[in-house]
Amino acid sequence: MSALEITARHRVHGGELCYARHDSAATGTAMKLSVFLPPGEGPFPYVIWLSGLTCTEENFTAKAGAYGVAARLGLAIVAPDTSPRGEGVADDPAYDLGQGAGFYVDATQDPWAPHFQMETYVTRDLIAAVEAVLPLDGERRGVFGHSMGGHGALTLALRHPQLFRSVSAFAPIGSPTRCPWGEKAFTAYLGEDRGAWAAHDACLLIEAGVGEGRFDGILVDQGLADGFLETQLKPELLEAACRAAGQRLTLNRREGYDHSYFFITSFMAGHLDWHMKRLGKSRVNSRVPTALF
Ligand SMILES: N[C@@H](CCC(=O)N[C@@H](CSC=O)C(=O)NCC(=O)O)C(=O)O
Repeated sequence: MSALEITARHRVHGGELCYARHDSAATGTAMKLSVFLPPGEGPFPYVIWLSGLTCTEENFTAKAGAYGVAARLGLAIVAPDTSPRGEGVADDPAYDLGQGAGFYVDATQDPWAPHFQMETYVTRDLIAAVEAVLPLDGERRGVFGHSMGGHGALTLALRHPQLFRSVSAFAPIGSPTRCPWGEKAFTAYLGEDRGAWAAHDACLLIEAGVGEGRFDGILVDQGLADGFLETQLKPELLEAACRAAGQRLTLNRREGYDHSYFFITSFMAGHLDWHMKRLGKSRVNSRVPTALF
């Protein structure tokens, strides 16, 4: 694994947005990511954002509109790419498999297994790389994401509760074993045996009591005009699993909102606030001029 190399820096809302790359031992490839650091000295509490299908590390930076609020809260945000990429890395012509669609699992099947190790990448290599060189507080780390990345946030938080103190999701694939996107990806990455899938399904993990009592609630926002709502996302399954297991869930159904980043940016402030409340005392950053908001 190589040290993080900052490839570009941009001043934004008084803080700094960095684009970066590093070599990951898990994926065996170079991986790209973005990091927002709020103004001040750090070490900062931070959240890892996991993007959805077709995304790179840039969708969040360009469309989420998160940095003004994050600067004010003193919260850093790390947003990695959604898969390994490049020549020699397996791919598929469909948008929902292969490069851009890593699903945050460690593939066991060929041709994916050599590079598609996104669970280990996020939970080991990404965290180690950013915390080695940036002023990020490893004791105050949360995770959130969108759609495929919402599935990633929920399952990685449930499977690695020692790593994450807070978790939230926008329009997550709550039960990938029961929707076409998940069934296709899990068949390819994990094989035909559905027994191996359950450990990567947030609903089934919650029903099995995994992560019980470890999180001060889960926050989910879901648009009701989302074209994927009934076929892929099925928040009612997550709601039922949480109810059955006694897991606290705040599920906000948002009338008229679709699956896009217009929906995400509309409710981003609430999610950042949710994380900040759980990651440490919200220190309103007086060095950020309020005129910026
Ligand atoms: N291209 C596909 C759908 C792709 C899509 O909607 N991707 C979403 C995430 S979906 C679940 O993981 C996304 O975030 N796209 C990037 C963006 O910037 O909007 C189709 O059109 O059907």
